[in-house]
Amino acid sequence: MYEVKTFNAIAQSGLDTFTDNFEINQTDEPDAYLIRSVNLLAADFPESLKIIVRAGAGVNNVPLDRATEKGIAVFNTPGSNANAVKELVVALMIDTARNLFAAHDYSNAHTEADVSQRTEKDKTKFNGTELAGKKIAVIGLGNVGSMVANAALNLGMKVIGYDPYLSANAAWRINNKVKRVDSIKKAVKTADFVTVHVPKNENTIGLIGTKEMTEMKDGVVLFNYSRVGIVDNHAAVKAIRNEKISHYCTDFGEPVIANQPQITITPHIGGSTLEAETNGAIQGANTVMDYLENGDTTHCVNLPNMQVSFETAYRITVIHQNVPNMVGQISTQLAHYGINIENMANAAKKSVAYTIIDIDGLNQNNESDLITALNSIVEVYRVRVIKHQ
Ligand SMILES: NC(=O)C1=CN([C@@H]2O[C@H](COP(=O)(O)OP(=O)(O)OC[C@H]3O[C@@H](n4cnc5c(N)ncnc54)[C@H](O)[C@@H]3O)[C@@H](O)[C@H]2O)C=CC1
Ligand SMILES: O=C(O)CCC(=O)C(=O)O
Repeated sequence: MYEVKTFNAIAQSGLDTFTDNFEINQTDEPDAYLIRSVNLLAADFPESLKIIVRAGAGVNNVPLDRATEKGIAVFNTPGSNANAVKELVVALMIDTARNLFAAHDYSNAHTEADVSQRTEKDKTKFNGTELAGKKIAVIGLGNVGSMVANAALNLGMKVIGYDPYLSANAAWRINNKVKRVDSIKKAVKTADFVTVHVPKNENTIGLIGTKEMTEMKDGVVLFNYSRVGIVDNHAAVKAIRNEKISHYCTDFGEPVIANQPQITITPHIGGSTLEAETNGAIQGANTVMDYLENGDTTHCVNLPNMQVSFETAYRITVIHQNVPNMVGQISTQLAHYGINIENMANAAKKSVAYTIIDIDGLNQNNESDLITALNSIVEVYRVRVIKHQ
């Protein structure tokens, strides 16, 4: 039996996906965390914890290096909420172009009789523009950005994309009418709308600051549906005062941007749809099960991604440093315990590596000694023995 601890609201359909081999929120010694936005950066992790799955995209709330050193695999559920974010960005583009928020406030601020009388006179205050023919710059063309780019094309917009790290898979998803450029400056300089869809990390904090805003067209509408800090909010407030930015929409509130008519703050609801929460929870539950029962690391963000068919009686998985002679040291220990290797796979990602060893026989009396011996190799972070279900 494996134990799963959940944080935040995880859709019931995801919890229902777990088989009888998994218990939810029953102990203080969980094998898995299934989370959304909970901040784990300063959290202590129990020794029992082997996997953290973020139902969603961003993993900036998880201390990846510390998790790796504790032998904890961290995953996300890529794409599970991308359509939800896309639809919100499209909705807000239309809202800003057609002054919908101001129009709604106007109607609510008057009595019904008043509104009927004044409507025809006052409506010119809310004249808008259309999206067709306008230009949008999409910074980051992954799951969300590619969907925003394609949707904008379908609305008749011109789309410029910037993503220097675009994966080949992601590139296939992008309509070939999206014009790709090699700098933020080229992307934003003639755009009416600029939207940012990148992960938050040391390279993307302040990605859109005073310099980038200066390069934008006067009157641009800016979106940050990625994370707080990727757009510099202080710079955005100044750019609004200077009439560089006409409207700024973001999913992440901060005191500096509170209560300003040209700023729309949504309370981190980009991924908050029934469909997205269901997708993320189901994908997350399957990820927990695949890792705990098979050692599968597809979509793992801190370990190399490996998917090896599990056909033997046992599988040993080892998370370790990516240094010479690790496979040699591991094989030596297995030989010492008389274990014959049926299949072995090893891959590395930067400084960490993952080794999967499939074996047919394991003397149960030796199992804990073997784990202790493998764990005593100083470069090893975590050893697991998985019995084929
Ligand atoms: N507001 C919300 O509720 C949500 C927010 N997000 C945020 O949006 C981010 C993106 O989500 P996805 O598209 O699903 O992730 P993704 O991983 O599919 O795509 C991110 C893209 O950003 C690109 N990128 C990385 N650094 C870049 C840089 N310096 N300049 C330009 N491109 C860069 C990558 O190459 C990748 O193609 C997430 O990391 C998360 O922080 C995602 C979903 C919901
Ligand atoms: O769980 C949520 O609603 C947040 C979604 C999000 O920010 C993400 O997937 O990165």
